[in-house]
Amino acid sequence: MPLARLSVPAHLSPAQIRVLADAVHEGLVETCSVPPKDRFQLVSTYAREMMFIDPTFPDVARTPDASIIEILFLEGRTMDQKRNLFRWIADRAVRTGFSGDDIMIVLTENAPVDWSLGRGLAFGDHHAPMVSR
Ligand SMILES: O=C(O)C/C=C/C(=O)C(=O)O
Repeated sequence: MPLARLSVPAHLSPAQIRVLADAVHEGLVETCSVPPKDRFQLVSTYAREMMFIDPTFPDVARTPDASIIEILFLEGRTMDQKRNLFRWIADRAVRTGFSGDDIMIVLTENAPVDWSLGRGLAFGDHHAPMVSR
């Protein structure tokens, strides 16, 4: 946790996928106080014809590299932290060759009680609220 899912077109190279995944994790660490070792990411690659992504909505110009990043994390981040996270990931992706228009990010929040990291134990039973960080 957080759990990040990256849905990317299959033509991206492993190196391109790695820099995107690194950008997502570093962004969470830098802007949202996620512990550095707390990295859980799943990458799915899709054939181009399986990605139904509008090329221009709402006012962007997506290329075939367009990727979608979904992040599930704990509730409690501020609006500014979320804005900073979007900016961090997009800026880092652009510096490594992506177009900022190709980086779509969706955040979903849940509560500590919604996570079990193993052993059948609820993470929420021993977690301090994010708002205090
Ligand atoms: O507080 C921890 O040790 C783990 C933090 C998790 C998150 O920041 C998150 O999932 O959003």
